Amino acid sequence: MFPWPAFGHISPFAPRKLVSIDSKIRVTFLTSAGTVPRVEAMLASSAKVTPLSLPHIPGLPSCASSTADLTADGAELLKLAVDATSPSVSALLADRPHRLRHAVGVRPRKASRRQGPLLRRLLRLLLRLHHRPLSPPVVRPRRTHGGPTRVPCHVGARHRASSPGTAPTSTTSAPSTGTTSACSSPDPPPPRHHDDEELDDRWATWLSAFPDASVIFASFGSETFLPAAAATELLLGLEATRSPFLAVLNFPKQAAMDDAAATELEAIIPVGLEERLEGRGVVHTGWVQQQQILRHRSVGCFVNHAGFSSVVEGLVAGCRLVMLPMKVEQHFNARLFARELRVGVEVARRDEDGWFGRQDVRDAVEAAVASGGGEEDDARKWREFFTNEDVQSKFAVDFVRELKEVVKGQA
Ligand SMILES: O=c1ccn([C@@H]2O[C@H](COP(=O)(O)OP(=O)(O)O[C@H]3O[C@H](CO)[C@@H](O)[C@H](O)[C@H]3O)[C@@H](O)[C@H]2O)c(=O)[nH]1
Repeated sequence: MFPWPAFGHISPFAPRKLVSIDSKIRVTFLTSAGTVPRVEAMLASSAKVTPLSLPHIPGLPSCASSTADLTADGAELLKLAVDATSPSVSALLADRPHRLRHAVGVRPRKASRRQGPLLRRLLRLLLRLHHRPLSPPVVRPRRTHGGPTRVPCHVGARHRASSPGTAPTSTTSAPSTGTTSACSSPDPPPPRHHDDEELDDRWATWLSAFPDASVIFASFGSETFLPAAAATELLLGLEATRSPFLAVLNFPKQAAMDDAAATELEAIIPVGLEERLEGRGVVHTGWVQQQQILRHRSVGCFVNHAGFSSVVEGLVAGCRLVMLPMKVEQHFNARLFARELRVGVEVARRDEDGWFGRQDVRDAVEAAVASGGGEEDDARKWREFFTNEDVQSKFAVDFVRELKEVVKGQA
């Protein structure tokens, strides 16, 4: 497995699911050297973590190992560095009997009769949004590591025929491009267990002071940073809802800028806001336990950037979703979940320049909180789909079987 070095991309990988299916499966997880301790902690021994040294790229800070360390421009340089690891990755793969690489792909025909219609609908919508044909049922990975093509799959395998242009020998219906993709599934948060990490006292105490489903939680993932003016409009919009809120706003971390976040936060908080809120709203910078917060009984609405994991986590936790996409496929995700699947509301933006104001944020939150009837039914249906253990384990079992077919085809 070789995900793009952004924690929002790394965290959905599910080696645990795979190794639990077949004890003979060994997962090697490639990641930039600087992320190894955090990745090892996340994977909890389900995979062997292999560090990759990022080659020097002019302009890329030497301490940068993931997008969390960088601005958007820096992340572009990180793509060059990840692409330049190609010789090291080739050397690692040369040691392996079979060449399997991570990619993303979809196999709509693999769904069971019961899950088929739902899954097919989701896949069709995603493919349509990406202007890709449904047949052959394969989405090819992008050449660079600029993030995966947006499909609802976080684990996959690509088989490359041994000589370029040779058709793969896999028994699966591979297209003439020489690429075979297998689909696992999204990796939604597991049901809550009694030994799950507890929410920090600080947030548990603050949240517990409010009635059920009354708090708005706003958070924008691991690598999406709102420009100052947008952050200010967001905060004023949240204030205008008159609901309690916890807003997490982060800033790109750069070498020698560690103290800057607090200063940046001060600059975007409108004058007088904190006094007006009197404790009803909190603005925080830094990592929080998103899943635990979403599951807290007092959190009812989740304003997010339409990062795929965030949307699924919010949906599974039963929160009303308000999406404020900022970049790349977040715009597709927001349209898919808000307009097509009707499980959330996207903040309206001005046509000419994409600007949104405080009233747009307020209106979207109010619309999401007020939604009910058919929209609530749709949300419930998708929640059931994402949390159905039979569906999830079938994805993983099928995925492993397809990997084996690819390997057999190569032998
Ligand atoms: O303070 C935080 C911030 C994030 N998270 C977790 O981090 C993950 C974030 O994932 P996601 O919502 O997918 O956001 P990003 O990390 O920002 O997502 C990147 O990766 C996604 C694909 O996984 C894309 O959809 C986005 O465009 C891209 O920015 C989720 O599991 C969150 O629970 C926390 O636990 N605490």
